[in-house]
Amino acid sequence: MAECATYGTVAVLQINNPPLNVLGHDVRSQLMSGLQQALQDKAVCSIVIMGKGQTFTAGADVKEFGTEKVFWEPTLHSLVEAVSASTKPVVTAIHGTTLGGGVALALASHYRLADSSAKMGLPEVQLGILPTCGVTQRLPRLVGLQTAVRMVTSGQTQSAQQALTAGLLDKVVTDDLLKKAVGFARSVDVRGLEARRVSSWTVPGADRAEDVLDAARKTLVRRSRGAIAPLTALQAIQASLLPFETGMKREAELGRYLWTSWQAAALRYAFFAERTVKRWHIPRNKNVNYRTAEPMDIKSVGVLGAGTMGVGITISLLQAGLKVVLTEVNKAQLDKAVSLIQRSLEGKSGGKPQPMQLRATTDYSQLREVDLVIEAVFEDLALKKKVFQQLDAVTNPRTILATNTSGLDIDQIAAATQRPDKVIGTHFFSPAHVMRLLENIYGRHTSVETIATAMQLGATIGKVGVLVGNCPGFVGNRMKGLNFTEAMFLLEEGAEPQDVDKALEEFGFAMGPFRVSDLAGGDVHWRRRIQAGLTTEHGPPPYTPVLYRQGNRYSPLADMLCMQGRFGQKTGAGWYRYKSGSRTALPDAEVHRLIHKHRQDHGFQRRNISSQEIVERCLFPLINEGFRILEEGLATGPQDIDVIFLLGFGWPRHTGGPMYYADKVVGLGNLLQSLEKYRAYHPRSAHWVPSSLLRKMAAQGTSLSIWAAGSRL
Ligand SMILES: CCCCCCCCCCCCCC(=O)CC(=O)SCCNC(=O)CCNC(=O)[C@H](O)C(C)(C)COP(=O)(O)OP(=O)(O)OC[C@H]1O[C@@H](n2cnc3c(N)ncnc32)[C@H](O)[C@@H]1OP(=O)(O)O
Ligand SMILES: NC(=O)C1=CN([C@@H]2O[C@H](COP(=O)(O)OP(=O)(O)OC[C@H]3O[C@@H](n4cnc5c(N)ncnc54)[C@H](O)[C@@H]3O)[C@@H](O)[C@H]2O)C=CC1
Repeated sequence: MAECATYGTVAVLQINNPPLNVLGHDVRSQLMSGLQQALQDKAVCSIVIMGKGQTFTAGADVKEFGTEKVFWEPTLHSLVEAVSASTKPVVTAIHGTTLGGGVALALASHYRLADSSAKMGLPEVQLGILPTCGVTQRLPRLVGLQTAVRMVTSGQTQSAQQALTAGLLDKVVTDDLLKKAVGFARSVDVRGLEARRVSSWTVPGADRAEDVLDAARKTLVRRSRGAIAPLTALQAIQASLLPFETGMKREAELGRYLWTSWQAAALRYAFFAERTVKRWHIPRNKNVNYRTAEPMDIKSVGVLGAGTMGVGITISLLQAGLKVVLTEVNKAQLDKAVSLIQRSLEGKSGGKPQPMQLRATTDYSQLREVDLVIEAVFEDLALKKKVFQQLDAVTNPRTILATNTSGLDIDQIAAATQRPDKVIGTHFFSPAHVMRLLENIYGRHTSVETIATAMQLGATIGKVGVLVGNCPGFVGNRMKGLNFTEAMFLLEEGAEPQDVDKALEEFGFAMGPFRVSDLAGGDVHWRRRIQAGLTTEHGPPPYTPVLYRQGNRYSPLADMLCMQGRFGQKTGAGWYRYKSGSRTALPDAEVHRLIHKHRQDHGFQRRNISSQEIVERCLFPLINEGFRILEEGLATGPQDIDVIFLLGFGWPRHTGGPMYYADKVVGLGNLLQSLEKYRAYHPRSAHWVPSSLLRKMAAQGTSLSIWAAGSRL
């Protein structure tokens, strides 16, 4: 856990708690007793604290956070204060990714040394808590307010060189950290100790503090969108302008406030959910799971279709060092794609991809030897089936064939091949080289090896793979579609597009549904509705009621905009209008007139709709659908759905995701009551009928977390 050794007059305390040396209770106890021994040992003049293995320490043990263990003495706070109060100089020697409590220990030490592998960061606000243990008070004294604000409120890491420049480190060494740290510790002098205590320093540039804090506050109010931790952290940093002891008291008060907040619990859940989804199984056959599967080794990938998604997918693969054969029917499109890919990679790595890593071709036969193909041609089932037949003929029989369809039937696509066991959906999210989600969809015949390979591929390219079953729209799009449907009903009943967007942006989404639609292009979903027979290019299909299609209430408003060529940003007008070259959404009188006329034509009585109703009506049907998905065994557990929404749809992380939000914030009983209430008002929308799983859980007074604990392997 923590090992103590002496090198002449230097005591070395080494954390040894693989893989990440987190500071659980055992480690803290051993570090504390090592420190006390070193202080008592007359032969010891100085002390080094460092870590064994891949990092100094990734900080506090987050698994302790929901338990009493975090308060067991020595707490992290007591340990940090003991280091700060040490009567012998303490040198922290840092390597690898050093986070949270690791930085707190370093700040309390008298000297900070690192090797070039070191990265230092304060991810606490991402867990909804405050960097405590004096971090918010010592850091500004050491690096100034501006850098402290940036580090604490963003959670971003600093490289060793950046930390050295900022003043966070005293020295960066090239190799043999232990030897260099011991040498350094031998050279330091106990007489200078008082002056090395950061707590005795004042914050540099305190005269400009107000400007810095005001600017930071404005940015954070805009960016944090309802998350309370970043702004609370800013208040704690502001307290560093007070005497140290007063600032520490303020830090503790604010720390307590965040520690007990529901957002901290939600963010902690999100942290572990992203890791839990790796441990997948198929709900209807638990024997098919991450333990029973051996992934294939993937070194080369074919990408078919060099459009928006093909380009992003290729960039992700190349960045991970895989060989890519990019295949496209349209030569001009292929050339454009290659130049986009090169520009994107140049921007990141300062160099073009190696010619052998990217081969661009219009010839399918070049796909003969790749290990896996990802198809990203137009969303058209007939085309996809044809393409899979061709791929089946041209590729090696062991090659896995994956489709990036956003919702078509995997089984029908697989049936076009002689190898349905090797067919899987790998659904990337746009922009594919940025978004961290990979929704992997198994079909009826997909083998366990194919599933394991797709999940492994996600990890290789730095994405979080979530395994789901096959149904129209899969998990993400199936649930998300309901949000837009209800948003349009709200327009019919009295809201304006900007009211709906504002309410959901205040809830925490970066963009409301109408702004998202304008960004993505309204024509994409319009084409899907046409294909699904819900509408035609000229209006409702013959003999179809305007407000009722395929057994459900229907709003034609989006179709009406598309029929006018209003596809969103790309046509300068959609739900909003856009000045040439601008992405700023401006309310548009023409849209308001169109909605107003539609209301009059169909007898809607306009009423004021509260933000609360907007949020509930846009989100609750989607959550209800999540319960249906769990009931149908299409997701391994609620974490999988939450991760899909957190990483694929910009669901506000501080609420934990739709299923967590329903379970822990809204409450299942309240959710059920709301669904029943809206169902009474809107009987023609099937999405208000509560799922039987939700009914059952609400009746039993149980929670999704308990249900999930029982269902997970
Ligand atoms: C009522 C009174 C209230 C009083 C209030 C007083 C408050 C009490 C004070 C408590 C102390 C507070 C101080 C504090 O919180 C300071 C901190 O240190 S907070 C923690 C900061 N650290 C992090 O957030 C680290 C998060 N981890 C990561 O970002 C990545 O794991 C990392 C970049 C380090 C490595 O990434 P990678 O190599 O990709 O590995 P994995 O992410 O897959 O992780 C591997 C494995 O390890 C688990 N794990 C990672 N970090 C932690 C951690 N800090 N604690 C516990 N476990 C961790 C991770 O879950 C993986 O395990 P699996 O089993 O696979 O899930
Ligand atoms: N655009 C998005 O936001 C997302 C799209 N998807 C899905 O990804 C797939 C591709 O979508 P986009 O990239 O947006 O489409 P796109 O229209 O930008 O690109 C499709 C490309 O496929 C090429 N193509 C068509 N037939 C081909 C064939 N037989 N062989 C080789 N190339 C062929 C076209 O020339 C075009 O370049 C679709 O299934 C879509 O539903 C999935 C997630 C998000």
